[in-house]
Amino acid sequence: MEALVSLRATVPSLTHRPNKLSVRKSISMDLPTRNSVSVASSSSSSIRAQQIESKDGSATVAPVPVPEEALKVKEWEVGMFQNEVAASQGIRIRRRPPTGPPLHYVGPFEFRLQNEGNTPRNILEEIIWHKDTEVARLRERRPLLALKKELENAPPPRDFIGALREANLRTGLPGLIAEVKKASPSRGILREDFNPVEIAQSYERGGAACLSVLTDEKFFKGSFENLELIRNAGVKCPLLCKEFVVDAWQIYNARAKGADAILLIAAVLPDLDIKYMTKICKMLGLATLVEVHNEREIDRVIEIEGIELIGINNRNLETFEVDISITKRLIEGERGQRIRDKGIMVLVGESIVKQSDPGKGIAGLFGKDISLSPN
Ligand SMILES: O=C(O)c1ccccc1NCC(=O)[C@H](O)[C@H](O)COP(=O)(O)O
Repeated sequence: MEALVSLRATVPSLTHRPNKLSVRKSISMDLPTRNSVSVASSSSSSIRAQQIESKDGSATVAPVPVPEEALKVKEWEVGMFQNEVAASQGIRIRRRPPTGPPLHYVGPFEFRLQNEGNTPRNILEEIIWHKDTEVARLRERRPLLALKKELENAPPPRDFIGALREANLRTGLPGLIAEVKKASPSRGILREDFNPVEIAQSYERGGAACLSVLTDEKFFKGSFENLELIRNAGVKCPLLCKEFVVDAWQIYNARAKGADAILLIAAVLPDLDIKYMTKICKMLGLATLVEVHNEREIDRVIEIEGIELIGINNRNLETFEVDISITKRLIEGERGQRIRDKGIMVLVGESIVKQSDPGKGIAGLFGKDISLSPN
């Protein structure tokens, strides 16, 4: 049992953090009948090693079955611990509870009752819960080992941070990350005639340093296919994979598809996950953009070793409210100095992607033409 705990506890991002309320409930109501979520093997018991001493005194290791129920309880304990760690860091976004809403039967009908513990509280939480299930499904189809093999054929990573710096030196303006985004939960469809490659090429002509490509299908109508199409079309701007990362598997996947950088959201990921994922990114040659929204998140992220890029999102992802004074507030003073030292860049989506010529939208944004060959 100890071995299982340490395995899950030392690989935090690969596990979920079940919600306290619903898990408490499921321990009393559901545990005895539910299938195990992810720790246990498909059989009704799992295996752990037991040391057996033979007559001649030599020791051998033999497998002994661990009851599935014990594994569920262990998973619950680890989940509780991870929830508490996240909450202690001010993270309000909960992870999807391992069990769905409890089942109730009335005559021949089956009901799942919704309650605070098993219903997402806001859109970001809904996206994250959806990702938890989506990634679990994708991982089953393409396990990490297979994905690692695919990396051998991936196009080489390009210097995302270098491209931002170069653009800044060339224009004297913050490097621009222009977003290739068809839709968003707050705004709905942004562009009906959405051609990701044409938009990317237009941004490149307009002087964008890098591009951010939405890959989430359900909420943003994006895809990894878009990312691959843009990369394979020969667009030189390095590409940020704009995803909702909950699991290190997604980082390998993004790299396999040709991404040069990936987004990590401080409102979702505890410090240890950010640190661990940043290390994986470095190993794979990806840059990490860590997105923050308030002082608490900035203070956490600044202290994490190896963070090179911090993005300030002026949109509250729980309420959708946009308030540009957030950036102003966060880059002021001593705290702001530490961010300014890392260089300033801007990530813009809606206002330029909606223009008939998105590349020309960049000139409008900066009030001057910053394309590589201005006329
Ligand atoms: O934009 C949303 O509705 C949204 C909802 C929930 C999570 C994330 C969301 N947006 C992602 C972004 O943060 C934006 O794509 C990015 O900041 C660019 O914003 P904009 O320039 O306003 O398009």
